[in-house]
Amino acid sequence: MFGFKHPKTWEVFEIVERPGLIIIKNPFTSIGQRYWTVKCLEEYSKKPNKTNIDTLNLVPENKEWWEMCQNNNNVLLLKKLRWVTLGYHHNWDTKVYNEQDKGKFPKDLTDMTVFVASTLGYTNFNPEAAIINYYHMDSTLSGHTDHSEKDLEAPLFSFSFGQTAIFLLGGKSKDDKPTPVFLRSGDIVVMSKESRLAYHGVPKILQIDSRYWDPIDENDLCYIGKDYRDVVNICKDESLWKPFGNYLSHSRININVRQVLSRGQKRLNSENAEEVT
Ligand SMILES: O=C(O)CCC(=O)C(=O)O
Ligand SMILES: [Fe+2]
Repeated sequence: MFGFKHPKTWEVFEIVERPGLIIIKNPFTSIGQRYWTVKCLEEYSKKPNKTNIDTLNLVPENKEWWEMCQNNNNVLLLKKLRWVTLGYHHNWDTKVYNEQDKGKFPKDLTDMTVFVASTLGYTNFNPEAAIINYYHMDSTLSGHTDHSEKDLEAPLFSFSFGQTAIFLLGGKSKDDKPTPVFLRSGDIVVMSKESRLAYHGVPKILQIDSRYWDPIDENDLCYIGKDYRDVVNICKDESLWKPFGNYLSHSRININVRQVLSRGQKRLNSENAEEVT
């Protein structure tokens, strides 16, 4: 699969005191890390995907956020983007998904998540919603549970790039003492079983010296499928990659992928998000 080291070499851990919390230590190649970074910054941030800056009127109708930041070296605008939603849009107020509030789910992100899921034995996982979180060095994410999805048996997959996060995962109650885990660039978290509905959050981002997305290994550039080529051409050209690398050196990107519908379910009922099978 494009962007990954061979699954035989993956280091997969389950945290003993938090059953169902699975960590895969950076299974990505450098080019893979660069690819997802470019996609999150340049492409997934585009209209009609939803972002937190949509209502701020900072980006004119005929412009895009990343392009505007690059053209004027606009650091203030760069720091404004905090999240993008894809597929079934996460409703931050009601926390209820709605059949009428849904965009296209990117094929490459589907293929990548399905590959990771099936490698771990989850052969029926369907990516249907994603939140991309953009963190700066002073950003935090407060403790919460992700319980809006219909199929809570399906795990949640979370991919991290850039600076390191301290990730806390507790239990079903806010009173349970959470377990801290470092999430470094390329690490994948799978929240399954008892940990699927556990409280979790990100209290701190840590500055790191390592650049996990460097250097590019020429061997990883053979046999790139045509869907990936355009973005890979950006990733392998150091001058085109530079603004993306600069972003990663003082930010963290997290892609949080969920299955919304139960197995066999085709869509949500529009009024109350009750299931229609
Ligand atoms: O940034 C992270 O690692 C976690 C993000 C998260 O929990 C969420 O988007 O629901
Ligand atoms: Fe979450």
